[in-house]
Amino acid sequence: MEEVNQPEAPVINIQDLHKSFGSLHVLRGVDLRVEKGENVVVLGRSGTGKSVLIKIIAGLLKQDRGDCLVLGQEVSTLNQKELRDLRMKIGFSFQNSALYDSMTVRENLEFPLVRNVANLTRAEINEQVETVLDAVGLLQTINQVPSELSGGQRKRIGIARTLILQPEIMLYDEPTAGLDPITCLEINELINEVKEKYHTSSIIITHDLTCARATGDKIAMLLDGQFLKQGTFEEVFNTEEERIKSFYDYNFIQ
Ligand SMILES: Nc1ncnc2c1ncn2[C@@H]1O[C@H](COP(=O)(O)OP(=O)(O)OP(=O)(O)O)[C@@H](O)[C@H]1O
Repeated sequence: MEEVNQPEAPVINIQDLHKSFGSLHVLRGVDLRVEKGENVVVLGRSGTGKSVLIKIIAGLLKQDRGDCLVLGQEVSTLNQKELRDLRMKIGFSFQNSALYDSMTVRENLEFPLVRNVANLTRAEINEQVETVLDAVGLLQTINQVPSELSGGQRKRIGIARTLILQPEIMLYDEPTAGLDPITCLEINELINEVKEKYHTSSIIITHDLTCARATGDKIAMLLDGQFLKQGTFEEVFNTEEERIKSFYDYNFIQ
């Protein structure tokens, strides 16, 4: 029989998504596809609904209308157990990496493993902690506590802590916020390395156009509750659309 190459289903497939809070219509028909192994950057001004979108993807909020399929499942219809299982496949990298200050880097990384994966031996835990720390280039910090690390290092450890559960999807919320320009470039590189090494599909929320250009296979520009334009960085910004031009002009790019 002739073999037919089926196109792979998108990892995230959002169609005509709407969400209001009272009279505030935040998401007004959002469409977004994230393909396997793709980094999608969501750009948009403050308050445009980027976090609301991420929360719907993670099942923390429910849409009023439209579809939000993650790994083939409509998130809004999942029960608590199904949601927990789905969230195990999603790594969240939030703005404040929220490491435990009283724990060493090793203990911070062991924590999600011990809590979520049953019957690991001490040797397996050590191996997984060391592998993921090596992947973010910080094996030497294993016995340090977060207060001894720089902001960029803490961000990397936060990403390592997420990677240790081997997520299929990574959600990065403002990964370069509050970091100096050189450290931002290092975090951009790390996001790309994570994609290569862990074969993750990612959504990266940012205002940082340097980050968007460096990490985004696809850029989606959220304006007035909809994605005004999606495409490569050049496709999105090579435009006469005033709202996109002014976003570009007001955001510093290196
Ligand atoms: N649970 C909620 N209840 C009521 N309003 C909400 C809720 N969550 C978000 N909003 C409103 O929705 C709008 C979009 O918020 P959101 O946090 O998604 O913005 P954002 O694009 O992530 O902004 P920023 O870049 O500043 O983080 C805001 O006006 C916010 O006040």
